[in-house]
Amino acid sequence: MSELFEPDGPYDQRLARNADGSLAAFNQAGALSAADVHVAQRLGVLAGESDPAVLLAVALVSRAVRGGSVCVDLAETKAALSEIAPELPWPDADAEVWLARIADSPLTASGVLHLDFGLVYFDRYWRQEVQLCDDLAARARRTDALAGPERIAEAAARLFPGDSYAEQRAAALAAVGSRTTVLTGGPGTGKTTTVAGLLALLGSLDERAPRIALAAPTGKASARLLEAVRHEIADERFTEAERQTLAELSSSTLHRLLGSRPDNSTRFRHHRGNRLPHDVVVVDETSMVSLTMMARLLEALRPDARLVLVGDHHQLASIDAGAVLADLVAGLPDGPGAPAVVGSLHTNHRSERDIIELGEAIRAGDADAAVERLRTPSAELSYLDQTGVLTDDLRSAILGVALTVRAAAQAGDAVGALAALDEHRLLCAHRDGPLGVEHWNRQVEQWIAEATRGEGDDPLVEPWYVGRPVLVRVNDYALGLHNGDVGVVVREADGTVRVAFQSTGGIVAFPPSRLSAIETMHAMTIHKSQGSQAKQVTVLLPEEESRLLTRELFYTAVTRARFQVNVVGAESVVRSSLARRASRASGLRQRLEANGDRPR
Ligand SMILES: Nc1ncnc2c1ncn2[C@@H]1O[C@H](COP(=O)(O)OP(=O)(O)OP(=O)(O)O)[C@@H](O)[C@H]1O
Repeated sequence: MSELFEPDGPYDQRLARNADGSLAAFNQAGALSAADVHVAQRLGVLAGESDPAVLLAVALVSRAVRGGSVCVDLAETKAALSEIAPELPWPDADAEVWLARIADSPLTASGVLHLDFGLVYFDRYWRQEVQLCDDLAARARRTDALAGPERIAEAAARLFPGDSYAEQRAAALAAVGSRTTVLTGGPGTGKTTTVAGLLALLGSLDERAPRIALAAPTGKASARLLEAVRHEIADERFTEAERQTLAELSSSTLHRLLGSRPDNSTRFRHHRGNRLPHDVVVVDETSMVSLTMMARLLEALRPDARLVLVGDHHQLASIDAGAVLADLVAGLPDGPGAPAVVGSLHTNHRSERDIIELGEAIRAGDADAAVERLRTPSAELSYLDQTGVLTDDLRSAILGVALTVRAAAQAGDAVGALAALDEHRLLCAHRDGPLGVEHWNRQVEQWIAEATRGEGDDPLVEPWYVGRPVLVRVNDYALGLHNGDVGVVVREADGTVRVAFQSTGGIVAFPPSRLSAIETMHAMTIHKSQGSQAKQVTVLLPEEESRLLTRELFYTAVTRARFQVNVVGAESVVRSSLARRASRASGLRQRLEANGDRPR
């Protein structure tokens, strides 16, 4: 996070009135928000710390956390900010001396700040990171083999037969031998297939049927995991008994699995004193799981339960702080004694090669290969070398889906309307501005209004027009809706208008007045699209200067497409995105590499 804001004037609410010294200078340069300054000043007063260098460090930790990091690397932050704001008054001391002053501060003595690996933390994330590593290490010490190696190999050879399953077989065998497994791979590399085979393998080795939980950060992703596992077990390599056991599986969001509490969004009914009953827990789309959620999950698991974390670590990280999956993949050591094993899948098993190859070029940061792939005509890819405009074809595709959703919703067909939404997804980087979701939502509503003039339910007049696709923005525990759930306004047989959502148990529908924190979803941000896929995806890349434009953003957008992806953005924007990484400061990787040895 190295971007600055530009104050609108002396009364900009992002400016702290009572700041002085370097805090004021950083605030006025747009490097610190008013909140960062207030946190530093307040903590300084409470702990009796007045050293400006330490208070600046506190404000920079607060700033880093706002940007999704769990701690701050002061030297790196100084280098990044100095490039865009060379005039900032940094403390005279070099990084080592600055860290030593922080180490000697009463803020550190009282446990408000922590210093590890040269990184500065607030207490909360430091504790979570330490706890996560301790829990992983404790689980690794419990290794009781399920069966003899021959029996395991025999069952694995049946469930993952021949050369084409070699990579998945190896990953499944590693998972059988470990309490915690990270299963990572890009789209179509057979992660779900491996999960289905692994669950059958574990079931066939265990005398009693294991209690299995499938979960994902969003309802949509958890439903997709269940559907994919069910689809996979229809294959003939599964025995009837395995099919029956796995057919009874259900899935839920991670929040629901842990038992969400209405009074607290980061504490759950299941914890160290009330563990989850499951023998095996599989979490899909783990790249979206924040450090806090992962720490809560680890403490809620029975120490002998098996945990399988599935995901693609090249995608954008969680909305909340942390980059746990990427840190686990980068930091877990190989070999005996490692707190968890990593199974990496690389082979693509899908026929949509062009999308996969584009994704690989983006992931590798190979701009020439990505541009060449985009410019090579293909049924799977289309490319418009211009920022912020749509061709007539794309406009027709987007409007066509909106009208199909509307027709189904008017007929009271919630299943059909929700399914039609997955035909095409328009993805933007930002919410605001001419390239943002809000602009494109209004634009699509305008197109619908023009195409359906005189046919009732004008989107420009009716807030709850039939066929309006909506996205839930915050968890609503009373209704069982979660941030990221997708719904559509439908007219029911009795003429009432309700908003229908797909839940794991089927369709649920609520009157509009029961819903809060809802936004229209003709277009969606790439961040919000994580964990979902559509048959066709149109990616509207932002301006080159956008602070969100990164390789991870572009990769995540492109890999949301099942069959076709349309990229809209100047070549210079494509190239810039590949040159920039979304980096988050965290000590998890170093902590895992140290494998339990606490630094100081
Ligand atoms: N070893 C294999 N041989 C042949 N086909 C396979 C193999 N593994 C998986 N497949 C098929 O490839 C397709 C993609 O597999 P799968 O859904 O497991 O991948 P995934 O990594 O979970 O993908 P995504 O996360 O994008 O949904 C499926 O149709 C699956 O049946």
